[in-house]
Order: sequence, then structure tokens, then C-alpha cells
Amino acid sequence: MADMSTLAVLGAGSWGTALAALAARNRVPTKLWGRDAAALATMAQSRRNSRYLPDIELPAELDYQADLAAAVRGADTVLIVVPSHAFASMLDEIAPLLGTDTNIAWATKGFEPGTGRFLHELVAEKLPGRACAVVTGPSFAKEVALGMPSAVTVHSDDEAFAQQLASMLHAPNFRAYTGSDVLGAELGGAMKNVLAVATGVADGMELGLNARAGLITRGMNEMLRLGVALGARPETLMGLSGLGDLVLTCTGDLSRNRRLGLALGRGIAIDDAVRQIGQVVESVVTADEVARLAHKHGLDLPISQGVRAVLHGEVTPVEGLKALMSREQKPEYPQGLFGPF
Ligand SMILES: NC(=O)C1=CN([C@@H]2O[C@H](COP(=O)(O)OP(=O)(O)OC[C@H]3O[C@@H](n4cnc5c(N)ncnc54)[C@H](OP(=O)(O)O)[C@@H]3O)[C@@H](O)[C@H]2O)C=CC1
Ligand SMILES: O=C(CO)COP(=O)(O)O
Repeated sequence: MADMSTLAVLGAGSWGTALAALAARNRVPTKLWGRDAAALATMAQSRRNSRYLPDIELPAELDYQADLAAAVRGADTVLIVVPSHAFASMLDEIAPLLGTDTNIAWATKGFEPGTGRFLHELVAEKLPGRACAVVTGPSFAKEVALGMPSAVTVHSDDEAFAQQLASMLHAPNFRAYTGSDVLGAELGGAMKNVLAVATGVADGMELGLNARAGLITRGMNEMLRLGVALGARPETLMGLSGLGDLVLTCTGDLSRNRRLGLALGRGIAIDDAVRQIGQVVESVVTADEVARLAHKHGLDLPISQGVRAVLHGEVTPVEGLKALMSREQKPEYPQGLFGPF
């Protein structure tokens, strides 16, 4: 059971709404802010988020707040759940509004578009000196909102804050673990979105179950190699934020990134696919940033780089597959399971 810390959730899409509802049901005083005041007013009145989480009743305790200053005022913790492309500007907006003791958390998955900077780097730059945490793991918003069993992980350099935030969210059907590898947790959550496109493409092309399992496993290898090069702990990547979310997103049709891949594999144009999905599809920007980081660290990540090329229309899914399958034969782990790679 959570203590009486107060929470402000910023971003009233599917995940922000599900997390705010979870905390409110957990008796944490919770405000939910979204940029669309009219949509928030409708949510408050109907107790439903008809666009992003249709048919799910939201708890009566949840407080909707369209005024950003009022939403963050007095909050012990601000939990940011806007898409990665809006993350930096969200930090800039809240910087002058926060109390000195307010802690910062985020459940956004991705990097700063155009630079490959991690979200924790943006927080450290724009809101220095505060306790910070990332909430991540295999968690489709719809299933969490329906109260279906789920497990996530909360990573922070500040163990007390990780515990506090985890206990705000921990509930009979929602296990919130803790850890201290923020970079590793972020890397896993971001990269699985790119790898989900690869398995989606393969499934859209009806390449079979062997292909899917091969892509997940070799994708995991790419996540480990990039993660270790960047300083992530391998066990973080083998846990909920890495392997857990990779399996979920590569196999579950609730995933928007997987659905993008499915559409591309069936020959649908990317713009049409993204429009049909109608929600954020993080891989579209994250694939560039994974490729940027791989290049910076001299790594060859053929699946992730192939996804980037397909998303940019540089190769067709068929050409991308051919490139993967025609790579040279080699040992599965030339330098051991966890590197050095
Ligand atoms: N959905 C899920 O199952 C999970 C999602 N995540 C991550 O959570 C993050 C948010 O995704 P999710 O909630 O699913 O996305 P959705 O597509 O469901 O909703 C996006 C939300 O972000 C808002 N938004 C878009 N741009 C801005 C902006 N510039 N400033 C403020 N708000 C903005 C949208 O507002 P508007 O409606 O006005 O456009 C909408 O409320 C992503 O990084 C995603 O990867 C993580 C785990 C699970
Ligand atoms: O991150 C998610 C589940 O953990 C949601 O995945 P998608 O963004 O692909 O829908």
C-alpha cells in the first residue's frame, strides 16, 4: 500500500491514463494532466478516455487537471508519459513550475530525436539535482487499465525514491520491482520498439514462427551489445525492461510498433500504417537514434539498422530480409554471452 505521497501524471494518452488510474486506485492522490483541455473535461465527466482507452472505467478518485501549473503544484512526484518527441519540451515547460523537492519520473520510451541522448540525460540537464526514476517493462496500457496481471520495474540512482514510486504503483495485480540501472532500463525499453518492427515485418510477410524466434533472439543480442557498450548492466537487459518488454512487443498484437511492422510486411506504406494506428509509434524516431548510437560505438546491429532502412524506404522488407539472411556465417557468441563485444 502506498504512503500519502502525491503524484502528477503528465500525458493523458493510453499509458499516462492507465498509470494515473493505477495510482489513483491505489489511493495515491493523483492528478492527470493532458494538453487537450476539452478531452480532459470529457474524461472527468464520463470517467472514460474514449480516444486512447475506450471502454475502461476510470476511478472516481482520479483528478483531471488541464492547467499544468496546478497539476504539478504540491506534487511530490511528477511522472512524465508524453511521447519521446515531446519529452524535452515538457521538461522545459515544467522547469519553472516545480517545487524544489519534487521528484521526476518518466514512463516514456525512446531517446531525444536527432541526438540519441537518453531521457535521463535531458532530465539531468534541464532539472538538475532532483531524484529521478524511470518506470518501464512489459506493460500494455490496456491490460494494466483492465487490472490484468503485469510486472514492471522502476530504476533510480536514489533507492529510496525507486521504492517510494514503486509502492505508489504496486497493487494486487501490478508488481513494481526496483533497480538502479537507469540507462540499462531506458535502453531496453527504447530498443525493443525497433526490434518489434522487425518481427512484425517478418510476420506480415508470413515468414513463419522460426523467423520470429530467430529475430527476437538475435535482437536480444543486439540489445546486449549496444547496452554493454553504453554501460548498461546485462542483467537489466535480461530482465523486465529488456527481454521482458522485447518478448511482449515482438509477439503481442496490442503493440503499435509490431503493428507497424505487420503493415509494412504486408506492403502497406508507412504513412498509411502510422495513420491507421492513430497513436504514438516510437520506433519511427527511435530507429534513427539506435543507428546513431551504434555508429558512434562502432557496432554492427543488422536487425536494428535494417529496420531503420525499411522505415526510411531505403530497402524493401524483402531486400532487408535478404540482407540479413545472406550475412556471413559465424559463431553465435564470438566473445561470450555478455561480451566484451
Ligand atoms: N501505451 C502503452 O502500452 C505504453 C506506452 N509507453 C510509452 O509511453 C509514452 C506515451 O505513449 P502512449 O501514452 O502510449 O501514447 P498515446 O499515443 O496513447 O498518447 C499520446 C499522448 O501524448 C500526448 N502528446 C502528444 N504530443 C504531446 C506534446 N507535445 N505535449 C504533451 N502531450 C503530447 C497526446 O495528446 P493529444 O491526444 O492531444 O495528441 C496523447 O495524450 C511512449 O513513449 C510509449 O512508448 C510505455 C509503456 C506502455
Ligand atoms: O511499451 C509497450 C509495452 O510495454 C507498448 O508497446 P507499443 O508502443 O509498441 O504499443
